[in-house]
Amino acid sequence: MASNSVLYRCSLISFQYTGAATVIVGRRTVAISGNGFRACTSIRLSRNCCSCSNPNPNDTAFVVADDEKYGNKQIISLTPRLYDYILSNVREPEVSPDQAQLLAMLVQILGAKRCIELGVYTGYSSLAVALVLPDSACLVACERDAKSLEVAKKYYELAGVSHKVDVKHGMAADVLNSLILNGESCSFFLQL
Ligand SMILES: C[S@@+](CC[C@H](N)C(=O)[O-])C[C@H]1O[C@@H](n2cnc3c(N)ncnc32)[C@H](O)[C@@H]1O
Repeated sequence: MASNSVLYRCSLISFQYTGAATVIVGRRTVAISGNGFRACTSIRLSRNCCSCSNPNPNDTAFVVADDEKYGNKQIISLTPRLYDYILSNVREPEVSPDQAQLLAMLVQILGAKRCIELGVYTGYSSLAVALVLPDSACLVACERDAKSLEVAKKYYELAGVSHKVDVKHGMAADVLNSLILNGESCSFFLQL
C-alpha cells in the first residue's frame, strides 16, 4: 500500500504538465498516464542556462519548454543539443525521456507485473515500461487511434517486447469494461 502511494504521487508529478493525469494504481499494478487525453501538440524548446557563466548554451544542463501548454517541462538529464537531436531523429515523445525513465524505475522498484496505459499514442512511455518488465509480466496498451497504435506496435517489435504488450485498439472505457468483465476488476484502482 505504501508503495502504491508513492507511485500515485510520482505519477502526478510526472504528468503535471497536462493538469489532468489519468492514474490507475492497484496492488502490484502500475498505471501509465494517458495524460488527460488532450490533443497532441508539438514542443517548442527554449534554452535555459543553469549557469550564467556558461559560454555555450548547448552545454547547459537542462532544457525548458517555453510553451505554457507544455507546463514548462524541465528535462534534467539531457542537454539542449542532445534533446534537439532526439527530436529531429527520433519520433517526438509525448512524455519526456526523464518521465519515461521515472515510470520505468517505478515499475522496477515495485516489481510490477501488470501495467495498463490508457492512451498509448506512438508508445513512447509504454515502450520504456515494457523494456523493464520481466517476460512473465504484461502491459495492457490501449489506444483509440489505429495509426498511432501501428507506430507503437512497430517499436514494440523492434525492441523485442511485443510478447509483453497486450495491445487493445479501442476506447479506454470499453477496454476497462472488458477487463472488468474478464474478472480483473479487483486488480485495478482507477482515479481520473
Ligand atoms: C497525449 S497522447 C498519450 C501519450 C503517451 N502516453 C506517450 O507516452 O507517448 C494521448 C493519446 O490518448 C488517446 N486517447 C484519447 N482519448 C482516448 C480514449 N477515450 N480511449 C483510448 N485512447 C484515447 C489519443 O488518441 C492519444 O494517442
